[in-house]
Amino acid sequence: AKSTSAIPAETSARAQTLRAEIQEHNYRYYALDEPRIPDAAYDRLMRELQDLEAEYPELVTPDSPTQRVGQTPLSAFATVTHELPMLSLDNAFGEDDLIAFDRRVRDRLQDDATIEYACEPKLDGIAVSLLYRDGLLVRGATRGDGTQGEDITQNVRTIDSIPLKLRGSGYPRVLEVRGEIYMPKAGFEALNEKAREKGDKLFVNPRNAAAGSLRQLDARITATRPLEMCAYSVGYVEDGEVPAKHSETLEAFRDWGLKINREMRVVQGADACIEYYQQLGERRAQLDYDIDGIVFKVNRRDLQDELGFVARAPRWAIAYKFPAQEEMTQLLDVEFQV
Ligand SMILES: CC(C)(C)c1nc(N2CCN(c3ncccn3)CC2)c2cc(C(N)=O)c(N)nc2n1
Repeated sequence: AKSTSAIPAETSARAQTLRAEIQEHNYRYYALDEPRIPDAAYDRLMRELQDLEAEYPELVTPDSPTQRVGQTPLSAFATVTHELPMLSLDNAFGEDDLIAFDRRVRDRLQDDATIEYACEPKLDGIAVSLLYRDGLLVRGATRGDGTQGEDITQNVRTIDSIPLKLRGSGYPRVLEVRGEIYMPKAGFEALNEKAREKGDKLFVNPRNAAAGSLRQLDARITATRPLEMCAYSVGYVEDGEVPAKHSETLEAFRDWGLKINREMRVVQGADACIEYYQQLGERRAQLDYDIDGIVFKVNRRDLQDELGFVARAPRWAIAYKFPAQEEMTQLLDVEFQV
């Protein structure tokens, strides 16, 4: 192969500019939900970079947007041991459980002051861990049993809303981002329409479709599936800081190019949590993705640390699920599908 010195300086500079421009467009499109250029212009940038890298393979970098789809299927997934266990969530089954949760939090903190909560829709997908070293995505893993999961790095790299390189600066040298990979409703319908036409098996719901897409040993199949990821928590951190509040950490994630859910709100006290639950419950059918409830989290991380967790379920967070009417409908759909 030609030595790197054989690459004209302006070619190497052009490739670097293209990578930065494409990353910025991804940030606007996925993290800010506001694309700035039409798809055709975006595709032209990608094609120019692909042509440059085809002519000068030494130009390829691991974070290049052309390096998203692994060409070699795996024979099996390796096992990953999470640096910090991925916790589970207690459930609330009614407003009283939410009031009781808030009461327990305040009693345990021995402080009757109103607690600030972060409220997030509980996306109905697959929990994953993304590990970034010096801003580069080096590992993706499923939650698994909370202690160990499967290494699905090749598959998560195919998901456009997951940055291969964090944007900007100020992020810790080692940063673990936890989030939920899900399939939006429209993508799920389109996937099942294609499956019907090809006489393939149908997926029962978007969560199963996302799980099946992540379980592919051949990342080229995963790359064809309409998957997205929303970050929902920080995990292991080394050499750096994340903000003192959970909501501010999610905003930092957005600045670093990660997608967070736009419905996330910060509220004061249990009654405001119930209002949030009710208003989102009314809009559930209109959301672009399936949710099975709301996750309420004590927003200050120093209070989270003080509250800790019991048997891996944090004392500082609770999931409040909606009635399961949706699942039953889907089950009936499949059973009476002709
Ligand atoms: C950081 C904590 C532990 C509070 C936390 N844990 C979550 N989960 C744990 C249980 N999980 C789980 N998964 C499979 C089996 C058992 N538990 C699935 C993720 C969260 C899931 C979502 C979501 N889905 O949108 C979310 N917005 N925030 C979360 N926050």
